Amino acid sequence: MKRWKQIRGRIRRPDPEIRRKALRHWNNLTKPLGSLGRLEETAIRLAGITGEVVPDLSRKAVLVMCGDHGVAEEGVSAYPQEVTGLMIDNFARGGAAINVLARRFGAELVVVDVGSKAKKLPPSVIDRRVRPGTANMTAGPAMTREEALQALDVGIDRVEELVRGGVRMIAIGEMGIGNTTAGTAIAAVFTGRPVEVLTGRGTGIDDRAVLRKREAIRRAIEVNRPDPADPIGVLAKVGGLEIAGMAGAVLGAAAAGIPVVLDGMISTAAALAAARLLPEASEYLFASHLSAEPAHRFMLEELGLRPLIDAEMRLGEGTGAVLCFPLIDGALSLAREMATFADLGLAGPAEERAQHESDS
Ligand SMILES: Cc1cc2ncn([C@H]3O[C@H](COP(=O)(O)O)[C@@H](O)[C@H]3O)c2cc1C
Ligand SMILES: O=C(O)c1cccnc1
Repeated sequence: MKRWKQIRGRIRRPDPEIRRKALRHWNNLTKPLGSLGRLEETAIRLAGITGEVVPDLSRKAVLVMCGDHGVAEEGVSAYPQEVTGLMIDNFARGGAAINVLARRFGAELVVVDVGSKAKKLPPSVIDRRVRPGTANMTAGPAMTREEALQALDVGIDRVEELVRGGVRMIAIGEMGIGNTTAGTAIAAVFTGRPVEVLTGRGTGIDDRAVLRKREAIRRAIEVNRPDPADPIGVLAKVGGLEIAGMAGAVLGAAAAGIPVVLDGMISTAAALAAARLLPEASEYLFASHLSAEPAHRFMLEELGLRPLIDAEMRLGEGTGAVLCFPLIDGALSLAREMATFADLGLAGPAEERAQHESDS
């Protein structure tokens, strides 16, 4: 049986009773009701997922999936395709943005090559190359269905391994020149929004390149006719190897019962494909930041997610996700360490309301 189908029956629903307990706990802390905004919502959702009112999520990892894109030959990126391989070396040397943030915020960094064209990989990078880059999706499918399934398995395997090693929360990120074109095509298929509205500047392309990029996305959709009801078909036709790998990571995390923090537009495209495949997985998703890529907000809306920050970032690699780790840690520390109204000898809002309800 296909790995993702085996996962289907294993995804637990978050525990509504623990969520209620967590909400009651937050309402009793010494602050105005709801005043910590989305930090409260995040912590309460994490309680439901982990089954603990205040979980310990100190063991974290960021999974960076890499792959090359045949569509890069359409002139849709501001950088040449070789940059994917150069950045893989950079990850191994510790000099990329994600290395810095992972070190700073205590996340284990795992780099997996799902299909770059790099000639030689550094030993610290996990080699799970399904094929050396996708085919140009404007002329036919980016990859076969079988290859998309293999890439999905790469993500599932990797998360299983991390969870076995004690990791309790993951972030997902990517590296692959041309992948904002693939991500935007996925967004167009799943949201039904026009390509003009969704297409952004990726690494920083000029107006003429934006026109080429829109045209490439339109052609890819016209030639391949991806069916939104068939998410694996969508990943194969207009996706990417690292995107399918991230979709697999989402499924693996949901199966293992651990939260997944999304990064920007590309990782959210992967998560949307995963959620269309197994809707139960969406309960495990957390948005970190709002990317400058226009397609991002529409996909977050589809997933019913609201990001913690809007810093106009457009980098990828998992940087926005890891940047939100300290916010999540902060929320959990508040839940763990703040005094309650009862500690001060006062009836808190929760008690007052309970009192009110029993009076009426
Ligand atoms: C040096 C460099 C480092 C990066 N790190 C992430 N990206 C990001 O940019 C790429 C997507 O943009 P586009 O679709 O325009 O090619 C992806 O590799 C993404 O992770 C990078 C891009 C570059 C150039
Ligand atoms: O939002 C993203 O994921 C993104 C945007 C630009 C470049 N790379 C990634």
